[in-house]
Amino acid sequence: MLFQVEMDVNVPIGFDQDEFNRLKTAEKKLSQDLQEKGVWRHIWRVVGQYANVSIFDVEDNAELHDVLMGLPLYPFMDVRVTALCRHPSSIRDNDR
Ligand SMILES: O=C(O)CC1=CCC(=O)O1
Repeated sequence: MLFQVEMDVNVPIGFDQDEFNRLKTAEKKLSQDLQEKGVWRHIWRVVGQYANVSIFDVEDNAELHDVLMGLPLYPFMDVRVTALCRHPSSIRDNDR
């Protein structure tokens, strides 16, 4: 199942910078592991914002929920999820 996930990151003023950098490093590692596995299909930066638009490919809603809850930066995120399905005009076989 494919989902578009929009993530806005909001760092509280005064939050410890070293701790935040540690969380960002962990987030990058997990994101890249999930990209290698094909779970996190795409990630784009939203220009001018500390935000991304991503595409996830997971078995079901519960898997997406667990992935998002497990993100190191999740406590700092506003997350919006949109379910996607194959467009009848798509030429990509792996869009489903
Ligand atoms: O910087 C972001 O948009 C948050 C994030 C998601 C994966 C990652 O490495 O950073």
